[in-house]
Amino acid sequence: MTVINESEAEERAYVETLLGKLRQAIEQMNEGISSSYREIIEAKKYVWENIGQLDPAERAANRIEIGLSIDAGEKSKDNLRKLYKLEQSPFFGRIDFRRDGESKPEPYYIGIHSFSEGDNQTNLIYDWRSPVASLFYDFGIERASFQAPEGRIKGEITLKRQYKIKDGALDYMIETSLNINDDVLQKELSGNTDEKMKNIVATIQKEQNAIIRNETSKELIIQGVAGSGKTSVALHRIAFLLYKYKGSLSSKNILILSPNKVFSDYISGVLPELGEENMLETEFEDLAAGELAGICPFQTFHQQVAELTEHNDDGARERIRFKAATDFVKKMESFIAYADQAFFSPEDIVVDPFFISKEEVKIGYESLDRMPLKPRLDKLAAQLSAQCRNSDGDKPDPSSAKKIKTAVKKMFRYSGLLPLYRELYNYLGRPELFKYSVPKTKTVEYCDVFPLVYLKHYFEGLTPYEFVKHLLVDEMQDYSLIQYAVLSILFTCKKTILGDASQSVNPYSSSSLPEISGMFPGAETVELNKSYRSTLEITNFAKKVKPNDTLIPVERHGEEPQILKCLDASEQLLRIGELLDDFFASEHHSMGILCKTMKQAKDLYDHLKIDRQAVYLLDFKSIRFHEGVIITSAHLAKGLEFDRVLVPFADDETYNSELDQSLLYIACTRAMHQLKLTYSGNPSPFI
Ligand SMILES: Nc1ncnc2c1ncn2[C@@H]1O[C@H](COP(=O)(O)OP(=O)(O)OP(=O)(O)O)[C@@H](O)[C@H]1O
Repeated sequence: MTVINESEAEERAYVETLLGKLRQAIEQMNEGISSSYREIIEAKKYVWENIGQLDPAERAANRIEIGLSIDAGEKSKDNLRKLYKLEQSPFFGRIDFRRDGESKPEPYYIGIHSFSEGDNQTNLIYDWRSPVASLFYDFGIERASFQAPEGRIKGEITLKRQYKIKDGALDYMIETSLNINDDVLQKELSGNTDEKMKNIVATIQKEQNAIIRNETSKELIIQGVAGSGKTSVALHRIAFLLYKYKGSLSSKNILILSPNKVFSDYISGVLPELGEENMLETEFEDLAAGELAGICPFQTFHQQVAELTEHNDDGARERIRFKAATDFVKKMESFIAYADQAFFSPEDIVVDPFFISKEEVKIGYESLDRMPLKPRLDKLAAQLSAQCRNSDGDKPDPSSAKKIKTAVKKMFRYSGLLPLYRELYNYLGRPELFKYSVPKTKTVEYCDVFPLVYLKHYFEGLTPYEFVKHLLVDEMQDYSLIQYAVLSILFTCKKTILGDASQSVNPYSSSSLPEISGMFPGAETVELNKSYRSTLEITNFAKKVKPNDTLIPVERHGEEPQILKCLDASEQLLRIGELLDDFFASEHHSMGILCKTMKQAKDLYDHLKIDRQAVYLLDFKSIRFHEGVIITSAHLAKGLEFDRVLVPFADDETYNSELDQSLLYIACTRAMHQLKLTYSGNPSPFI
């Protein structure tokens, strides 16, 4: 390529030239799509009209051909969408790179997708995920190198530019010697929220790029402070892996374990924006629901959190803590080893005329110790039947084999998972720690759900999700170690696990970074300490709510957070109403009114004199994220962000415990540009 484009005017002209080429490509592709659809219709018509004359082989061949044409059409439509996207903004970066041994640098324009022209497919725009594009994220004007399929390419970057092109017009251009110029990042960060999470391709930071392009870790654990881009980076990483392993990895092989449906909806725009399909998504407890179906209904995580935040139940806290403790997985393993011996009592089997000694039973049982118990007993019975003979040398008939099977099964003291699970607490000398009140609720507590699933792995076996080739776990701090133990059994694939120890909604069963790493020997751990979401003033305020020395705020200024004291509850309602009016009159797009509990959020929604069309109550049943005003709990707001955040009821009765401190911190760190808190009575000790 011989583009030079020294001046801004030349760059503007180059944008125009590129747009012309893009439009031409769009036109050609549209024509191609229309004509191939015409052909498909013709082919279908032909089959329909001649159905009687075509033999089965011809019909099958026609069907296959039509199917292939439809697939090709869909692919072209995908490419067309990418071209339309490029027409809006063809590129956002440029680097001129002189390879060692060459005399002149070559310019590379970087965009959200690649674009090439001519028969020899000259690359005019490079996809941000292409090997050469990593130069843009990793280096300034300096010696540089990148990993190409043919090996590491070394050289020198001689020019680096960043651009903002909106609706096909060059808005600004910045020449920089740095990695990603701060001015461009500042401009991006000071904008208002979109309805959903947006891509950050133009301003990915060097440390983020290292995570996105990491291909070596089997498990990559990302601990990142609030607003450090963990979720964004994880999604870009998926887009990168889909690009890199196009033939062998598709979005259907990727599963995200997300905290709730609203969060899934909130992040659902990023991958399509990057030209990829959305991945599969589920919640942790959906995994348990599949495994415990028909065994027992259970309390949900949200119900557990609601109970913890609304009632002061020391017993519940103790049960949760005990089952989330670091040594609990070990305790379960020791119980399983004990149960395997203590609850199996080998006996002589007499099914006339057959006899099997208890020694034979014991040897057979021990030799099958790699299998889950139930299939193991079935196999043991089948083996014993196959081996035994009567005095005539005959094998047992089906009826005798069935009796042998029944005899073997009875040798294990428990036939159901729940009674065996109850035994765990007798074994540990803490029977009071299993609360299962049949027939009152018939529901097990959430803290028992994953210990039960783990025990089921021993008792009946679990079925691994083999189609999943990459698992993404968000909000890692909210999962206990026993959940990770279950995860390791269900998913043997590569994993990206991310979260923030300071943002636990349930400190009694949260896990720290060292604990999680301990569950995955060989995992690589990275930390992101720079926070991009909030202004410096908001971040400093949040750091006072919950001190966090590792958090480095990005230098972006805004108004100081305000704590508004109200005389009583009714004045507080009035104040909140005024703040809402102020929001509606502003240029901001989103406002979160974040309460400690869902009950408070619901009551506030009911009592506020507001236009219900303009304000949404987000609860645990919600499946959509909405632009505008959202009233919800801190728990549900996790992972989301708003231009403005209002935290009502910031008094000492509402926020006083360790859990409350976490929730208040989460609520405050959702704010990008403005944060206000209201209270009546005494302020919370955390503000
Ligand atoms: N390199 C970047 N360029 C521009 N914006 C960025 C960058 N990194 C992060 N951001 C922005 O910072 C905000 C926070 O990102 P994200 O939600 O991914 O962070 P997080 O670490 O998952 O946050 P939290 O844990 O608080 O929910 C988003 O608005 C995101 O677009």
